[in-house]
Amino acid sequence: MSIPDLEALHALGPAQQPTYPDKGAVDAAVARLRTMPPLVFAGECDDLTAKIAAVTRGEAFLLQGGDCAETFAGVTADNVRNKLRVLLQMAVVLTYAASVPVVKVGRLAGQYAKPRSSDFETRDGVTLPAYRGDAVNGFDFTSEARIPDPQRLVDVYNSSAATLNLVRAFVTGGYADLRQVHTWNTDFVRESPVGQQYEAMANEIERALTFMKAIGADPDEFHRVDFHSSHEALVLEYEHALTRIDSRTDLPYDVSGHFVWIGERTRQLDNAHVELLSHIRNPIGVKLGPTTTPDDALALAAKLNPQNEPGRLTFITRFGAGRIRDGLPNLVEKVTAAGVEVAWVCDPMHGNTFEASSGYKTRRFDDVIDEVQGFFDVHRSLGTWPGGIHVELTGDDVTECVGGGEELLEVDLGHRYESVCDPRLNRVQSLELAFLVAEMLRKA
Ligand SMILES: O=C[C@H](O)[C@H](O)COP(=O)(O)O
Ligand SMILES: C=C(OP(=O)(O)O)C(=O)O
Ligand SMILES: [Mn+2]
Repeated sequence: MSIPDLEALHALGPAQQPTYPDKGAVDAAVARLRTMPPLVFAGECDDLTAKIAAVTRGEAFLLQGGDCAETFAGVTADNVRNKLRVLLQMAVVLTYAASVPVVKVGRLAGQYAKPRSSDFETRDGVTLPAYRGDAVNGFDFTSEARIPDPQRLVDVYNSSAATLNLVRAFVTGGYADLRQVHTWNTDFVRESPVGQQYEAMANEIERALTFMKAIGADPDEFHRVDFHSSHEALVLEYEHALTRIDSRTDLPYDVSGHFVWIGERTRQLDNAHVELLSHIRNPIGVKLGPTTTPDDALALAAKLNPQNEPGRLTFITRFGAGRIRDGLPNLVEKVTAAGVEVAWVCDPMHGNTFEASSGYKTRRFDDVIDEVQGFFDVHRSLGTWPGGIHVELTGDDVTECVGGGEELLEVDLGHRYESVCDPRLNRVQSLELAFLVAEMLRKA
């Protein structure tokens, strides 16, 4: 299998691409990226495919989470550690409380490019190009900052490399050791009811580990975890420059991340994103919104996974709490009836965004839970496996989504709203979600 030309992809008229003012600068950035070493190895991508195949078979659960949009300024040790920590805590809750293996995938080390509903943003009568993520332009509301700069693609590479380096050190160097289950529950979260619920569970895990050690299990078994990176494959220059032929298999892999997905706004069947991802061998996802027909989903599966290999393709549904119970059954039923091998994952964020009266984009914690519950209900009624959740979250104590045990209100949003795109669950809300999903999984 070959890699399609970048020019040929652009000729398809891809949606949501930056309009760069300087073609020479784009060529220089792409040429630089083509010389850079891979961020991930093809064999690691294959390992993740095998894990997602277990999700497809109903034997494992996918936890995929992280920022809506990473930022270059956010590449700090604290920020990366906090995100990893909340994901590890969520994974341990899901694994222990539901007795199911959890496949851990971060929305990190590459999640820098954003599709937007509008090409422009207006503030106080001034209209400028929309912010499209640090991969493309700057968040500052000035005309200079909003000009797309291809040098940023090289910065994406470097920031992703730094993030991944730290994540790899954390997950192999002892931080993710299951015996650290208490240590992850530090500071403010310990004081919250969900922190105490976690603490009680951590005590049980500790006892179980002591028991296993006593009967001769090797403690090094608990030392490291598998953790994978993922992002939306959006800017074609970047993803194309990092698509390489694997020397083992002679097949193309996008080595910018282990798992890449196609967004709701770029999943047109005959367009560039589907074309490029149809050629790579990574495990991939496609976001499916409420307008997706069964024929759309079947055509995407035929194009993206013609051999119908389990683990290759994940459908990430994002219908909204109000639409999932009516909309999802027909899709799952027809795709299942056609014998398509796919992991079904629920993104309970993107169908539930609204603007608060203060102007902040937000989501209600209850809507998030309601959509996940609807997802479980639909799959239970059809006898299919609710394979995972895909969430926007952060390890910090932000105030971006309303509700949850802390009962955050719309008036609280301004207190600590740090997302440069969509509102994320904070650490307490993320842990609460994990306990509620564990309960749903137990019943499933
Ligand atoms: O993260 C997803 C999209 O980029 C985001 O939801 C679009 O937001 P917008 O409607 O503010 O452009
Ligand atoms: C852009 C995103 O989602 P969607 O494509 O589902 O709107 C996202 O995951 O941030
Ligand atoms: Mn988002």
